[in-house]
Amino acid sequence: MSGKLASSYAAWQKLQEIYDTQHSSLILKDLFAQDPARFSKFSRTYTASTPSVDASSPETSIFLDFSKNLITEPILATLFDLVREAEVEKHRDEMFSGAHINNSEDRAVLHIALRNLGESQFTGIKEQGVDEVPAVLAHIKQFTNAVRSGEWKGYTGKAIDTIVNIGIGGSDLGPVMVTEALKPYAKRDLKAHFVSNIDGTHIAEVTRECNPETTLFIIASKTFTTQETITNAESAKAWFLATAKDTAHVAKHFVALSTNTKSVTEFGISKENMFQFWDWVGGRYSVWSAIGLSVALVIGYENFEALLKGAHGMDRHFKETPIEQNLPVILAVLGIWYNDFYSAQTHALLPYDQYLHKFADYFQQGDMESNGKSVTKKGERVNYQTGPIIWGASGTNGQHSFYQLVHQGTKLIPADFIAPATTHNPIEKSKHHRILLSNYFAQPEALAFGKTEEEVRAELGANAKTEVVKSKVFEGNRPTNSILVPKITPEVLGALIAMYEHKIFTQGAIWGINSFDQMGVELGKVLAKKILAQLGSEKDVKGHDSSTTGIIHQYQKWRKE
Ligand SMILES: O=P(O)(O)OC[C@H]1O[C@H](O)[C@H](O)[C@@H](O)[C@@H]1O
Repeated sequence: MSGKLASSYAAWQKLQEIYDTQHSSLILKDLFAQDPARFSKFSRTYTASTPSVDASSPETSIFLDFSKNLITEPILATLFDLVREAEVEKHRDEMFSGAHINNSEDRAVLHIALRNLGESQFTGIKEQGVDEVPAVLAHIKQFTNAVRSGEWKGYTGKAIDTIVNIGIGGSDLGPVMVTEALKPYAKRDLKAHFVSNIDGTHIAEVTRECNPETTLFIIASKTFTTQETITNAESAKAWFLATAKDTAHVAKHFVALSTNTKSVTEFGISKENMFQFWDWVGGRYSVWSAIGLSVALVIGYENFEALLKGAHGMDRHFKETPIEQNLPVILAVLGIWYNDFYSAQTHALLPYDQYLHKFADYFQQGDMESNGKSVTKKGERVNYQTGPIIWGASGTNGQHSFYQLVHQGTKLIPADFIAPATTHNPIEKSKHHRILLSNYFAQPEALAFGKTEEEVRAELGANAKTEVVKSKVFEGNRPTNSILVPKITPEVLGALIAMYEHKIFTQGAIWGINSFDQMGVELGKVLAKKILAQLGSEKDVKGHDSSTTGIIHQYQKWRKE
């Protein structure tokens, strides 16, 4: 455990000095003009050695162009010095070796072991459960094939045509994002729903579209104690039994994904219908585990395995590639440059691919729950910024909504533009895709180089009013990364997700924080339990501030039940 303050590193202090003395002269327009080789200096390609299962696009590659960042070679070199000084490679190797790097919970962090299919690389890991991974994958494969082929029957002998994943946080966002992203590989006659919110509206609306005879409920909860998930699961069971009557039929329609065998069996799901995982899989890193069952059901086991293999390729890249060539490390240090020296508060993820429309939502949890911490691993309050606010939407929708602020607002918003070269839907001879990609190329260009007052005047003519001219000026110099992949295949998606996971890891290691616990979600949960017990009558509402008491009283006046 290091847990050192990042600000104590010499490289950090040097970066501060560089920022203070140089930032006003770091102008992208000039940097590009001064160096014709800038693009080749500041771009990298990752390519996996094994071909994709999708024969139409066998290459698993990620191209990263980071030349439109406010950096020079010496700045990048100093950022890499910071990586060395913070001993990121040592921390990374500790993670891969199964050390308990999640120190507050005394746990290993081994989601990387879930995607290391059959290779010997991590066999030294002694952590309990790692050797059980192949058996769980075999269970997923056998179950997935049985349901998709129609061999698995519901209680009236009909095949399953609808699955409902009930889970929240990591037990929802990963399955939702990945099934959406890989929809082209989906079995279209198997409908998939995802219920997460405790709001009864969510389960009510979904069950309205389901037939109890042909619906399979997947109760996804690492702990199997999460209030939302257990309440929704109980309501789903009640809905099912209202028609099926006999509790013996539950076995055909409910399975569980969990680490908690005792609570699963108490709920009424037998051990054979439980898919195990382990406490060394963090919720936001669990789509690779049994939590991915809904993904495997939708896209088939072969494609699920391809997703895992794609992620494993990126794990090896992260583990084996020198930091100067290491994509997750490069993304991490660029993020730190803006977050900690330019005082950028947010980071936008902007996929130009409709299938990736949940990508930013997914990494809101992935990044913000991992690095939204303000004490180091040693318990010391940090004196710098840690995890950024992650947000975003798919292009081009965002352009017609929030890009105004990104282009001309007062805030610096570093952004990643992500796109596939080839679409799954080349309708109208790929006309749509060419238009989409022209926007993907144009936006970073506009953000970087802007439009000067002279250019606007030349366009509008000498009589243009000053205020109109000023309103049309784009200052530019807004940094972006452009990430291009051949196509969103299962392997490419696996590699993309793992790339961001390791970016988050690298940043957490530099900031000296524990990226693998989530204590910040607990307080609200505890207070909600206390309040739930007081909602019955006005006189029970005790022990709160006047605002909380007042709003509860107002609710009690208005409610009709
Ligand atoms: O899978 P579960 O145990 O039900 O947990 C679901 C989610 O809830 C928690 O509050 C955590 O913040 C998340 O990291 C987790 O993914």
